[in-house]
Amino acid sequence: MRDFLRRLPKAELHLHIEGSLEPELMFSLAERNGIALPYASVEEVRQAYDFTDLQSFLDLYYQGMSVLRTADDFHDLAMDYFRRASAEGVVHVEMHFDPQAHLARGVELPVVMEGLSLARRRAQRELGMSTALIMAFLRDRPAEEAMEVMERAAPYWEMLDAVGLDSAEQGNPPAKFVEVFERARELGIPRVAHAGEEGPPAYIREALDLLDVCRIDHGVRCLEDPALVARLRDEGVVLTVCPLSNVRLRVVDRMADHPLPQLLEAGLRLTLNSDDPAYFGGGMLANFEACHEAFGWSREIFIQLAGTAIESAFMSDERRLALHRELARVP
Ligand code: HPA
Ligand SMILES: [Zn+2]
Repeated sequence: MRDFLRRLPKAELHLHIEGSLEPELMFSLAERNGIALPYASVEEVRQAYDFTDLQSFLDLYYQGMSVLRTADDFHDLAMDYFRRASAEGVVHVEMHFDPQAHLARGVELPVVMEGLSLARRRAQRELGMSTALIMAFLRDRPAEEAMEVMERAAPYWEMLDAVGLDSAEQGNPPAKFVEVFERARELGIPRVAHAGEEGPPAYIREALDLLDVCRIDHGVRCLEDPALVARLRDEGVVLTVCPLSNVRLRVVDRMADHPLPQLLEAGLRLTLNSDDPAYFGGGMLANFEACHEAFGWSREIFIQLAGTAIESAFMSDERRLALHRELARVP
């Protein structure tokens, strides 16, 4: 099964590129930039990754990314991930990035965009991997700041496949970001949002009704609201589910308790994703394998999930067709 899951052409729709920063690269970038880390070794970093909830993770996530300073750093970060993902049979990656987290440290948008753009071109050329870019707003920061970033990103609007909404969910409902998402809609930029990870089902409804999103990131708490589940099914809304993330952030206690089987049973359109692979114990393949181990899913189910990801990805019709063909022929 492991070999089959590796061969499966996988599209990843929910990845935070800053969350792909492995401790080894964190140390080498810290050294290159003369930055002191509060850890003595790579092992010590990994030991610190013992999270109790989303906030306890976010604290280390924002601290970890402090080593990213130059365009080269962002390029190396993304290429490092694209190479690992490609070796796991990932053929398409949609990466969220958090401009506000970098601006707050004095790292300007052109630096981030230059590094990520270069890495995307190399991924296409050297790995045959397609990629998409999702500019995320930090929901625990003021909405006015998100709007400022939206406008500052004007030179890059053409390069954005979508805008997203991430960071601390509780107490920061989608309603807070109506104006900035409306601005994105005016500009013709698609929208996605994290909702129903730690936050209530009402946040999923708000993301659909007020932000007009085309996908929900996480969304697992929809099960608490049967009418919402029926709506998600009827409207064919895609959820980008991140099983190992949910275990590590204690959204669920263990993989065996993960609601993926119920979500599937309810007829929802689901995809599997890694979220922050360096922090949550593995990339796409590890997430697929964890589902196989916990739920004993057949090849057909994995083919269905991989197909949903290809259907709902931001990619050209030509690329979509090619990947659907590849999926139909997987040995
Ligand atoms: O899993 C996540 N949830 C919310 N915000 C995030 N930012 C990075 N990862 C996450
Ligand atoms: Zn996420």
